[in-house]
Amino acid sequence: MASLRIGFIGAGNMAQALAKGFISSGLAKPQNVTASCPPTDQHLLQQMKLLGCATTHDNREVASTSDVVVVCVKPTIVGRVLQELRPCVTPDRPLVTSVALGVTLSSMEAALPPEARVMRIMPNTPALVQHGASVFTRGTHTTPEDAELTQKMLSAVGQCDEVPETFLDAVTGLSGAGPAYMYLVVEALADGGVRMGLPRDLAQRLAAQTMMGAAKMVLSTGKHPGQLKDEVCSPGGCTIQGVQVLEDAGLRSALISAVHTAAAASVTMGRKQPVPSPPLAPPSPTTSSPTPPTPHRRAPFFPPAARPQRAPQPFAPF
Ligand SMILES: NC(=O)C1=CN([C@@H]2O[C@H](COP(=O)(O)OP(=O)(O)OC[C@H]3O[C@@H](n4cnc5c(N)ncnc54)[C@H](O)[C@@H]3O)[C@@H](O)[C@H]2O)C=CC1
Ligand SMILES: O=C(O)[C@@H]1CCC=N1
Repeated sequence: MASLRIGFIGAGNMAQALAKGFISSGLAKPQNVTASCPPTDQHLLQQMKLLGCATTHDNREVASTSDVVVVCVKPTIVGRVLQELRPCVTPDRPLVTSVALGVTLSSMEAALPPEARVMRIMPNTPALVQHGASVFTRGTHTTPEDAELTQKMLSAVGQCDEVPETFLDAVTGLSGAGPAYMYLVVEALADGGVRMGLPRDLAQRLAAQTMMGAAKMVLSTGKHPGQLKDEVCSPGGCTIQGVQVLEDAGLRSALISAVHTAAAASVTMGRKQPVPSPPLAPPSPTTSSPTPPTPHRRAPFFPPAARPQRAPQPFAPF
């Protein structure tokens, strides 16, 4: 497995988290990892170089030298990047995976040659410390070996589940975005400790370890979180008073709404594909009147037949 050649298109936060996680878990050797991004983001490639990875500004070079490509660019440019990779992708190799929120398998497959092997992944940044939470969905032409490989790669950096594609937006709103919600909680708990006179460093470590310990209790004991909460709330004690404050503030409802809103955003953001500019329409030969130039009209990036079949807004707006 360490001989696996992994290529990252994009070298930002998610690419770096996965690259560091893959290397530190032993899944990949640094010299077998390549990353590309535009020259304007050279500083990101420097980070990849520090890991020992090869770097380039040529996305096609990444595709040509990798067994698995991980597309780690913003959803709006995935289509353009896949068009660029198209000449380097065959049914044999590479396996093309994308972590982009909301970008469907059907749109990826439509941008690549027929029978290209495609996977859609939703990881999260704690993959960097091998505590990621990832899911993946296989495309039409993937093999059982591709699914096994994807499972192995993502399991090397945390937990991984294969899910139907219809789950992907919800997963994005929950575990894709979730670390940010948890950092808010850790920061605020630490603020509470500081408010009560604790040194910042101690307060932050107590808050983070408490979050990690509580998460491990849920995963290891298999108990319902409500039961675990009850075990902390001594009758008439202080915890239930703190819990009441959080209930009054609507903590649960706020978290449910956060997942809902982020999942809905994943649907809309991922389906918005930018479009290449077609050439301006030639002037009509029948007229010489000084009419204004034809507006610069944009054509859909994907052919209509390749558009996702699903309604773009399965989530009720607030
Ligand atoms: N940041 C996160 O926690 C997560 C991000 N994702 C997904 O990962 C993708 C990337 O997100 P981030 O890493 O946060 O963004 P980022 O802004 O940190 O990185 C984007 C990268 O794309 C590169 N890029 C831009 N145009 C390019 C091109 N034409 N060719 C090659 N590279 C190009 C940029 O130079 C940069 O390295 C997004 O689609 C996002 O939905 C998914 C799960 C979690
Ligand atoms: O905020 C974002 O768009 C990305 C996707 C999930 C986490 N970060």
